[in-house]
Amino acid sequence: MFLPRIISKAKPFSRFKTSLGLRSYVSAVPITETFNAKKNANGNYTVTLIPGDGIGPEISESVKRIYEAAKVPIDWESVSVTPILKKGRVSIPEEALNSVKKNTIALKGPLATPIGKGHVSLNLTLRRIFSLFANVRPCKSIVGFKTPYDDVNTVLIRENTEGEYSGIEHTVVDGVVQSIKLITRDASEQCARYAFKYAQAIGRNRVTAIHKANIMKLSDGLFLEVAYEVSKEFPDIKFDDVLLDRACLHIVQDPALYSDTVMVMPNLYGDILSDMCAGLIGGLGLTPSGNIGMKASIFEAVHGTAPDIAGKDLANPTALLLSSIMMLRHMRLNTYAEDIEAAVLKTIADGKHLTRDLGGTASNTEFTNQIISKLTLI
Ligand SMILES: NC(=O)C1=CN([C@@H]2O[C@H](COP(=O)(O)OP(=O)(O)OC[C@H]3O[C@@H](n4cnc5c(N)ncnc54)[C@H](O)[C@@H]3O)[C@@H](O)[C@H]2O)C=CC1
Ligand SMILES: O=C(O)CCC(=O)C(=O)O
Repeated sequence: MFLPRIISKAKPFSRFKTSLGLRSYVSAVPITETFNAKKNANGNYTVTLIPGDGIGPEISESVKRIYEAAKVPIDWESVSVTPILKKGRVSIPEEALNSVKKNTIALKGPLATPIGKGHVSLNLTLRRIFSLFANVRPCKSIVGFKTPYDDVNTVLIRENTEGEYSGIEHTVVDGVVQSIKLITRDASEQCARYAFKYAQAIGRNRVTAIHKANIMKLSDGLFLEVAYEVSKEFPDIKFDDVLLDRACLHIVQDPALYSDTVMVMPNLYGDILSDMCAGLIGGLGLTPSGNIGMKASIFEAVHGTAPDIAGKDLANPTALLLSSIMMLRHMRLNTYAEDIEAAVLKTIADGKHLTRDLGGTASNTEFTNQIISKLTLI
């Protein structure tokens, strides 16, 4: 049961064609029970915007400008998550939490976490507070943007509330620390079931669990066992499993091997593997994600606060913009999603106004202006 399976030949991914004739880049799809937002009195949706730290405010501003130009029926409710002390613990301001609770949809810039000291990650705190059980991370080569790989089309779903990121750590004795990887049947089951539903919704007929159950026999073993159980509910979808190290090797050797499946895995593996996939298509400036829950969903780029370029107008807003496009599809605002997606993909394919991470010299503002100039709904 734990042995890696032979990987079937990749099939092209063609189900989502936009009205503009381009293949949809981010195939975020609504899974009915996870979308709860209601329209406001203006007939728009109110969406919580967490601009975040570092490059967060700059890229959030780009998204806002593009949305205004595309006339997306969204009213932003901008909130700060500057950490506060609550009962002696660092936490997220009530106003921000109430906004996400009320609106049920949020777009979030990156939040900084001190390394090796200081407060807990507020990114993880948000995922836990709102039980955002699945983190969907698609990664697809952009037509016209040359990298050593031109056929990456991975979809990775990461368990998002526990695993290695449970935050249960302590010092046993001086010089010995313990960090607990918590895996529960409930969280594994919810994540696995979502992965199967997601595969169905995007027209892939394979789900692959990525794990290290040869070593972590109990924790990854439970994750894998539950995934196998859930797979029985989806007889039309093939299920296989691959060891994480083998999957990394396969993906860098031939990413097409994983273009017909939806990968599902414990938290840490998804964090690392999604950065690796991002590297294959041009970097972290390009990869989006959606944190999905039953009562709220929060969309955010895969990348962090990029302190090395913050405040310099150099950030690439594409990852956050594509995350927002996943959000639009989740909200069934597909026409707007298609228009904005086509504009950003064309801007990148044109290659004339690329940001520095993509090898160009354009600022975030110039890149954003180009996207706006390519919108068709204006
Ligand atoms: N979900 C979140 O909010 C995340 C937050 N973080 C936090 O961000 C902080 C910085 O983390 P790092 O390890 O430096 O990772 P990072 O993702 O912020 O940066 C890694 C490299 O990618 C570049 N980069 C990232 N996004 C870019 C963009 N949009 N345009 C152009 N270049 C971009 C950066 O300039 C840097 O060279 C840490 O405090 C970390 O904990 C990290 C990952 C996710
Ligand atoms: O919370 C953080 O600062 C980093 C989190 C992260 O890399 C992730 O889980 O996406």
